[in-house]
Amino acid sequence: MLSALPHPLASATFTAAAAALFVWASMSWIWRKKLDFHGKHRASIQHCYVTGGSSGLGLALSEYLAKHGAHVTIVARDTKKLVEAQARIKSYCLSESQRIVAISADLTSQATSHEAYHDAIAKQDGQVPDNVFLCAGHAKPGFFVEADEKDLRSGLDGTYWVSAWTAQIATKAWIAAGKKGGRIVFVASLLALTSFVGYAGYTPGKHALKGLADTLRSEYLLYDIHVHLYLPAGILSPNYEVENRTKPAITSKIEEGDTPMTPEDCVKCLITGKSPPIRS
Ligand SMILES: NC(=O)C1=CN([C@@H]2O[C@H](COP(=O)(O)OP(=O)(O)OC[C@H]3O[C@@H](n4cnc5c(N)ncnc54)[C@H](OP(=O)(O)O)[C@@H]3O)[C@@H](O)[C@H]2O)C=CC1
Ligand SMILES: CCCCCCCCCCCCCCCC(=O)[C@@H](N)CO
Repeated sequence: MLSALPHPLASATFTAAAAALFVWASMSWIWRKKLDFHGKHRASIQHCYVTGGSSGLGLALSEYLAKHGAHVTIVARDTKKLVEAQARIKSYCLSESQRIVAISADLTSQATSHEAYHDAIAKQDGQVPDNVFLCAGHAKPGFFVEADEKDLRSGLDGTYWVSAWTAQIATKAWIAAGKKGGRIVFVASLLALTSFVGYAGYTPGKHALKGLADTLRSEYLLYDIHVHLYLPAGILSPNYEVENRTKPAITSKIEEGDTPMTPEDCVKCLITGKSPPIRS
């Protein structure tokens, strides 16, 4: 009657498939969880740390947070853009008591990310961030065979390390402060799930970000830290205009299937966890 027994491989495969389905189902629910800014999570008492807050998605998000009464810190490299963004974000504040801080830093290294984060805490009257939004990112589409070492290294730095260091530093600060309930929102891209011609310098780092977010979803149960991952398609940001100038024609052709969204509409999706309506 040996043949009636389940084949060990079939059984292992079934268990693995069931486990994978369970993990996938729970994750897709988790990723879609609304970022609650009410009740005990009232934005008005929160410090939101937004990397890439001087432009595009990060700027629109910072404006949204200011409108909801949060203290906001934005971090990016270009000081001129930071100053302009800071003024815009301030114009959306509900009250004079809201602190809008701008910090110039290149977040691709651990040391500069650490300095920026702790500078933010000092400038926000010692208030450790409650939410960390990792919007900073960089894309320079092109063909893999034509990319030089600098392009590929800055591709990975500008998509993976630009967020990974801050995630680690924020976590250490929460643990040191004994703070629970902190939130990290990684901004990846649809290209964290798939890819196509033209994105060899960009996609590997976005896939890595998804891998990190999935890992931290599990690891951070230890600390009661919430991890979210946002996967937008095209965003009508300043960078979108810039990358389109050098985008291979074949890449643009494939992207004709996508209707890019305004940064403001993307913020609604990021906050509510809802996908945009399907447009034909
Ligand atoms: N636009 C799109 O179509 C899509 C974008 N995304 C992702 O969404 C996020 C926002 O993109 P988008 O709004 O288009 O981008 P923008 O180029 O408009 O803004 C990017 C922001 O990140 C900052 N930044 C970039 N590199 C660094 C760095 N090394 N250190 C610190 N700050 C940095 C920029 O400022 P500065 O240059 O002064 O440092 C700027 O504030 C990115 O992660 C991007 O990959 C995902 C899907 C589609
Ligand atoms: C073999 C698989 C083919 C899949 C085709 C899908 C249809 C095209 C949708 C493309 C949308 C753009 C994604 C975000 C781009 C991005 O993250 C950068 N532009 C960042 O700046």
